[in-house]
Amino acid sequence: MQTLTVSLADRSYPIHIGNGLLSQAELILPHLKRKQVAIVSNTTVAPLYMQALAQPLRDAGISVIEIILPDGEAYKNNETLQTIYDHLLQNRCERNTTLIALGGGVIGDLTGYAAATYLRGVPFIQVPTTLLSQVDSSVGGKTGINHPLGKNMIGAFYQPKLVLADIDTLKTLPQRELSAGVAEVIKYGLIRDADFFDWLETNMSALMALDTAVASYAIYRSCQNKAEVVAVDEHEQGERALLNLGHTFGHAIENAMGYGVWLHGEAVATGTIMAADLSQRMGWLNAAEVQRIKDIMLAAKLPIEAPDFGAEEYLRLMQLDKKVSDGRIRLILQQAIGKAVITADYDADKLQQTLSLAA
Ligand SMILES: NC(=O)c1ccc[n+]([C@@H]2O[C@H](COP(=O)([O-])OP(=O)(O)OC[C@H]3O[C@@H](n4cnc5c(N)ncnc54)[C@H](O)[C@@H]3O)[C@@H](O)[C@H]2O)c1
Ligand SMILES: O=C(O)C(=O)C[C@@H](O)[C@H](O)[C@H](O)COP(=O)(O)O
Ligand SMILES: [Zn+2]
Repeated sequence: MQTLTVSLADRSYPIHIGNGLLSQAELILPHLKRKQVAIVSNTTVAPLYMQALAQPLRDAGISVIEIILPDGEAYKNNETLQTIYDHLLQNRCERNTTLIALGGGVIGDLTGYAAATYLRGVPFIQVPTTLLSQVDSSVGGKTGINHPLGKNMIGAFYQPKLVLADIDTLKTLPQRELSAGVAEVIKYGLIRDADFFDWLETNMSALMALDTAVASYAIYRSCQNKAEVVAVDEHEQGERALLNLGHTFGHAIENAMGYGVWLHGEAVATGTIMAADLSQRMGWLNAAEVQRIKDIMLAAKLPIEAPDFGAEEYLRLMQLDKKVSDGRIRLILQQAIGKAVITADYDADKLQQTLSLAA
């Protein structure tokens, strides 16, 4: 097992990465304030992993409530959140009851937001079971739900007490979901870690085959990058916005297509290509660099062609991004592979060309 720390003063917490961690109750017990937990999962993940997590906790004398939600991005909403609150209230969960998110980013974001708001805040633990959630969503404390008008529009920054990433759970993950996770892995290379990008180019087929050493390293290095960014800018006042590479475009795609039609990682991959396209139009990336970005996405079996629903519709949806400031869309663009910036200083006509999917 390898351990990283997200350094946030008295809210610092460990990220444990390794094999067979799910059943190691001793990793969880020190973080519990009370002998009661509520594990939140979904109808896909619970049959696979609920008992592996819950039974050792029960054996250690912990009372475990199981909350099983419907599966899918379409359920990352207010109604599902109410279902979590209903279960917590019906089971008389208290301030010191710990919520445990067992699943991918949807379960993690929902559970984290429920934890941030139930009784004005209860502890929570992330047990991510997708590649995407192990490398990104379980770390850093962004929690929330979608609104019909925009992605993740309601939420809170609320840090977990612990992240437990059991690599073995990835063995049951469908390939499409694995690819979606790789999109966020590639992101770290593009925004701040050129050596990691080079390494990913070399090791992509091994990562896609879930070679243990390669997957462990990719998850560790991704979490290391994210932990460093979050430690210096927890509330996204500056550098943290770089983690949003491809997301202003990507969230527009997710919303326009209907939540869940495009996976988040797929939309991020295509959004990253759109950001690269605009960066090239701005003269910041050259054609060879853009080609490298396209090639690595293709090697990860990710889409790179944006859906064409018109530049005006893209712009309308992108106006609802959380980075919008004084009505101006701020974008994450590339100055090189390994160097991204947040900027409102792009040419509006060139953005229009990118959104029109012009050659
Ligand atoms: N909070 C953050 O910082 C952050 C970061 C990135 C993404 N997100 C959010 O995360 C969500 C995407 O997360 P995701 O890609 O994990 O999607 P997801 O949570 O929908 O999980 C993907 C699918 O895989 C299934 N699954 C999960 N673990 C499995 C396993 N081990 N074996 C088999 N099936 C499994 C799920 O039930 C689901 O059907 C989006 O809502 C996105 O906005 C949040
Ligand atoms: O942790 C962050 O910061 C991120 O931006 C990570 C993203 O991968 C993630 O999709 C996040 O939920 C997007 O944040 P949002 O603020 O644009 O909703
Ligand atoms: Zn993301």
